[in-house]
Amino acid sequence: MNVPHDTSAATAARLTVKSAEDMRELGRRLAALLRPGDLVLLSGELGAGKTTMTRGLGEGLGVRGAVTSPTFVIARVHPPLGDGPALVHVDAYRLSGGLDEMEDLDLDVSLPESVVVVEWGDGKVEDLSEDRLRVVIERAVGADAPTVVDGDDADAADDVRSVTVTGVGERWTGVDLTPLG
Ligand SMILES: Nc1ncnc2c1ncn2[C@@H]1O[C@H](COP(=O)(O)OP(=O)(O)OP(=O)(O)O)[C@@H](O)[C@H]1O
Ligand SMILES: [Mg+2]
Repeated sequence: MNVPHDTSAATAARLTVKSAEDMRELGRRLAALLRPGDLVLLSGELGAGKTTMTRGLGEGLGVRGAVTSPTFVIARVHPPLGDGPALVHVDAYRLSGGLDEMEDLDLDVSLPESVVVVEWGDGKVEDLSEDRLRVVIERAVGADAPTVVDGDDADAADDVRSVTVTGVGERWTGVDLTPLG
């Protein structure tokens, strides 16, 4: 990518992800780009694959505990197994009050020393950090979807996701996102 003039320009990558396992692998690759204090916002409809990606991210970071949908808790802290950052996995679906409520959670962890991943965070937790990585997961439909030939391919087409990763803020300026592809 060559965008030398506008240093505030967001860096973006658009990827096609063909299976849940590939989504997990994308999460692992994403982990390699992350450092303490980073905020990742995941958006996409129910069942898009946000938690699946976070699972891979947890594997890539090397944190304790299985990443699951935080259904009964708003946030779950996964401590690091080694020297890396903790993973704080937030499900903001039921978080209505935005940032204040997030701070009220009183997580027993230092956010600047953690990687924070928020599902459904759009419009709620951007203020946590001016710098953020925005990941949008969409089911591939129309022109993006593979042509369906028979039953098996119909299932395969259902599994295809289109993922757009956008780095916002100074932290991500000039960061090469091509290792994700
Ligand atoms: N390409 C794909 N990427 C991710 N998940 C896929 C893909 N293809 C199929 N799946 C399946 O879709 C489901 C995604 O569920 P997941 O819990 O990750 O979604 P989510 O976006 O977190 O949903 P929710 O909004 O309920 O939190 C899983 O059952 C997964 O196996
Ligand atoms: Mg989820």
